[in-house]
Amino acid sequence: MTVTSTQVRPRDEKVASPAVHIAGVGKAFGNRAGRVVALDGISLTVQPGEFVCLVGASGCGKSTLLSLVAGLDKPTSGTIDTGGVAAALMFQEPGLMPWLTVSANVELPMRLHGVGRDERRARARELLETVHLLDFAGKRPHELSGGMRQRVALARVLASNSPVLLMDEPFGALDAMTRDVLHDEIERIWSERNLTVLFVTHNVREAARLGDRIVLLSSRPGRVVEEFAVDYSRPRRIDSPEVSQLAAKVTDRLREEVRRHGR
Ligand SMILES: Nc1ncnc2c1ncn2[C@@H]1O[C@H](COP(=O)(O)OP(=O)(O)OP(=O)(O)O)[C@@H](O)[C@H]1O
Repeated sequence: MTVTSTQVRPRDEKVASPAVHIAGVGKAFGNRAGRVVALDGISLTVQPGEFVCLVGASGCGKSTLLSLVAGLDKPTSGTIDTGGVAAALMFQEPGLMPWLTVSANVELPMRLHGVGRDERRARARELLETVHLLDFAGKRPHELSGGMRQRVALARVLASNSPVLLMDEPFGALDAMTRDVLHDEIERIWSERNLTVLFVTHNVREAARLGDRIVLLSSRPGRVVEEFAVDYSRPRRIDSPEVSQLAAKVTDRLREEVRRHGR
């Protein structure tokens, strides 16, 4: 892969151990009377510093997989190894506390972990600067746009300092232009902070714009049906011919999968 941006570090460094190793993972909900098999035999390795996008039909188990990697739930079978690292999780809804200022929202996880006030404040300032919201530190969430609220949520998730970021359709509720700007932002932050990202999206173009690799899951129960290497250079544009071509290829494969399962 050729890297043309000076902002983005080379992605071809060889690394020893994976950041996330998912081996033969299955997940079923309910009991015998009403059992839903959400995932079946998922194996996936994400290398440190890799940006992997997960796409698949609605209900195929993408969110379930992220919650298992985050340790919020346990797999029914198989193993998930994050090398002892607690992965940070970000959702489509920013989930900010409306009564707290932007800065206090970012400080919240640090407060819960007993970080002292001065350190919290300093760290929140640095993180708000990272997401270009320092001037809004004293505002309340309702005074911000949807895109700004998601930036606050991003700053808050970065406050955990985890090198592994799990993102569940983080930009799904935003308009196309705001999403486009946030694609640049997340790419910059990922690169600067050397993060490993597992990113769930319904938007195949978004996956082709952001990912080093796209992993396509089958309809329920979710299984890995195909992986697509994204081998064109960064920075990228969502409307570039390369992104469009790969998105079309992934969409065709996804359609085939949905048609085969009738959902
Ligand atoms: N706690 C639960 N109890 C029972 N069934 C569940 C539970 N969580 C998820 N499921 C079921 O597991 C399947 C996978 O759900 P999941 O939310 O992971 O899919 P998804 O791919 O993220 O969906 P979407 O793309 O629509 O967000 C669905 O059929 C869902 O109804």
